[in-house]
Amino acid sequence: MRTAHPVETVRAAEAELMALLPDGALMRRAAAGLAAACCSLLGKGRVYGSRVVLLVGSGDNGGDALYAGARLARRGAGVTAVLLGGRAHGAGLAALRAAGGRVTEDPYEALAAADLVLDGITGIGGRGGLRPEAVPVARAARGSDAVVVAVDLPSGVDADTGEVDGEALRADATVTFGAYKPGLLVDPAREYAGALRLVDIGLGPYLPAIPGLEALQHQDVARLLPEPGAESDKYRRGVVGVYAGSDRYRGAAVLAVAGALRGGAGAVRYLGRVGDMVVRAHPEVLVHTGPWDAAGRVQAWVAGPGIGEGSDPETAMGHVLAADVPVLVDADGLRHVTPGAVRERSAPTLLTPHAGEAAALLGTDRAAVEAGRLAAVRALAARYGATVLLKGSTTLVCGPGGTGPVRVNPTGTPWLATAGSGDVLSGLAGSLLAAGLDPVDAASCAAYLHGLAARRAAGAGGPITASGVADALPAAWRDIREP
Ligand SMILES: NC(=O)C1=CN([C@@H]2O[C@H](COP(=O)(O)OP(=O)(O)OC[C@H]3O[C@@H](n4cnc5c(N)ncnc54)[C@H](O)[C@@H]3O)[C@@H](O)[C@H]2O)[C@@H](O)CC1
Ligand SMILES: [K+]
Repeated sequence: MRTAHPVETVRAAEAELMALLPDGALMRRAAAGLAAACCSLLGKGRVYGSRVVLLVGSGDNGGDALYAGARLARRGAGVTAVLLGGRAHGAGLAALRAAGGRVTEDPYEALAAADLVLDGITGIGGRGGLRPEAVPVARAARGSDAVVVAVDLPSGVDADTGEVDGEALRADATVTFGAYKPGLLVDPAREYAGALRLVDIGLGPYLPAIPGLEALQHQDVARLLPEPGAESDKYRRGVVGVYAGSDRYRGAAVLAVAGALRGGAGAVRYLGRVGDMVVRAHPEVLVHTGPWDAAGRVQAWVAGPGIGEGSDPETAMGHVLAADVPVLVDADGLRHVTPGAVRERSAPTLLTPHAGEAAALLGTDRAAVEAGRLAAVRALAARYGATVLLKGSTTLVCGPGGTGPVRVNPTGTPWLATAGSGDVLSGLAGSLLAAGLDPVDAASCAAYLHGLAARRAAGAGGPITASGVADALPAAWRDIREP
């Protein structure tokens, strides 16, 4: 599991550790790791003679850049510092000068010839976007041919929320110290960070067991996915009920069922208006056409994709929400849930909105949700007392209440922004719920598998369809099981 901790927690851990170490030891550890990462980015044998530019702000983030610059200068790099704050870390500047580095008044000349730029303008102490005087220099760095390496965080992004309020410096790689910060894993800031590297400065024992953010990795998902045993039959493996589709949106039902069939439940029961079409596409589905109370037992419901509006869907959603089993509500179904109705349920509820649907549930606009995804997923989970999966470029999952760690999905791909892919995801997550996973695990494993399947379907990169994603799910599942 990859974890991230908020700034306050990182600072507290640093303070505990720093009290046990000689002055400056932590910064030297950070700078050593940073310089080593720069050497590997420049390539073997290419440090000597390379041209490195340091963008140095007024705090310790600039200090890290200066000390790392000193190390690179000692290995034969030509290192030039651009001082952007009113002051610079004194000991770091002295170390750079002693190693043969220099300070320039002409950042543009230095940047035009740079092979590598170290962005040490702001780290966890930064507030808001880049200040106006730093903006043209940051743009020149980005516009140069140099590799841009962010020190701890890309300057201008919010470490805790992933928000970018104004301009930030987009990096090719970010070398972060002690712990990942939430903003490095959540969009929009994540996009500015490039490839991530974590330098261990010994903070581990001083960080709390429960992080602010966590990202599953292959082995975590492999451990959580259901595995049929010798004694399993379809009922023990779980039956998932799917209520989806309408005369207008028939494909949503087919796609949600396609996801559900590949999620590990033993059987899929379909209720809705387009049973004929569903059974033609998926003959293995149990289609129910009678009244709701005769639908038979299910271990979880997926409700909402393509059901449309009106009194029929409203009544049906009432039946679903009254069931004493976990319920996943997606898409049109989300129009029929109220915080009160969800909170009254006896079994868990999982809501899976995209940003637009989340905005409608929160009474805000889509742009506000996109800009503050972490805050939005927590607010929804708190308001509804439900687990919430917020779809998007980085899909987030938050458990009921909104206070626990948020799971961030690391496997997404922009190709997934295609019609119907959300229906496949909801079927898949519902199937995992029916198989017995708790809602946070079901949602985050589904997002993980779905992202992997999309990457597989896209191959070297190319348009994919929602059906293609569903078809690639068994292979993604195997990739996780047999890495
Ligand atoms: N605390 C520690 O033990 C360690 C800290 N380290 C480094 O120290 C950093 C934190 O240092 P600081 O707390 O000094 O904070 P930063 O260096 O991140 O930034 C604070 C400084 O930047 C200025 N500033 C704030 N917002 C700005 C903006 N938008 N544009 C321009 N300037 C802005 C502030 O006036 C302040 O002088 C970490 O990110 C990391 O790089 C590492 O050396 C590891 C050890
Ligand atoms: K930085």
